[in-house]
Amino acid sequence: MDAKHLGDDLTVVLHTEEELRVRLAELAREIERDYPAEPPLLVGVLKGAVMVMADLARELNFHAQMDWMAVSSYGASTKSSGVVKILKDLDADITGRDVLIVEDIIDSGLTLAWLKENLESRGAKSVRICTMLRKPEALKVDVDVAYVGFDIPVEFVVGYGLDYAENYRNLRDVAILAPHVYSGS
Ligand SMILES: O=P(O)(O)OC[C@H]1O[C@H](OP(=O)(O)OP(=O)(O)O)[C@H](O)[C@@H]1O
Ligand SMILES: Nc1nc2[nH]cnc2c(=O)[nH]1
Repeated sequence: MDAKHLGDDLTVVLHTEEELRVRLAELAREIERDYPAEPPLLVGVLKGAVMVMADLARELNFHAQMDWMAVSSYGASTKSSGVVKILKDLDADITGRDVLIVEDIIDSGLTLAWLKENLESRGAKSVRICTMLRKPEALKVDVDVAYVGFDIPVEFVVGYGLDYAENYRNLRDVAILAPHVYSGS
């Protein structure tokens, strides 16, 4: 779906499909360089990371095994509750493995700080994070992020996997959601 189909639901397109594609290819080259011996297990965080995972995994020139977790701290709100719940756990045993968490966005950092620590505590050899978007001015905790697509302003964004109340995930670009869509929630 293109932004033009969404009428006045969006205010600004922050990153187009093409910009996302080009940046993801750059990140893939960095990741290939950083794992010369053994490819990491890619761990996608449902549901937002589906698009990043699909594009990154296909861009990488090595065997990319994928696994998925679902954690939630937002529910149907635009604010993090700060409480992270595992809704679906990994299928793989990650003991002794290099793990690369693949995410769509880091906002407060609460989800990823918690997840990184959780995966490290399972005995992974290493745990790194790759995120398409990050809001540096919204961070409430320090999160060490190895690969960042774009830093963005503190606005609620949708598209490229990011939703509001489960809508807009299939928008090709990343755009700022007009406040009238969520005001009152
Ligand atoms: O840095 P934080 O403030 O913790 O926010 C980041 C988290 O929020 C989003 O997930 P969400 O809970 O919206 O679930 P979803 O991926 O299913 O949309 C995103 O995918 C991250 O997991
Ligand atoms: N859709 C969406 N989900 C988020 N989760 C954390 N920040 C955001 C955001 O800006 N947009």
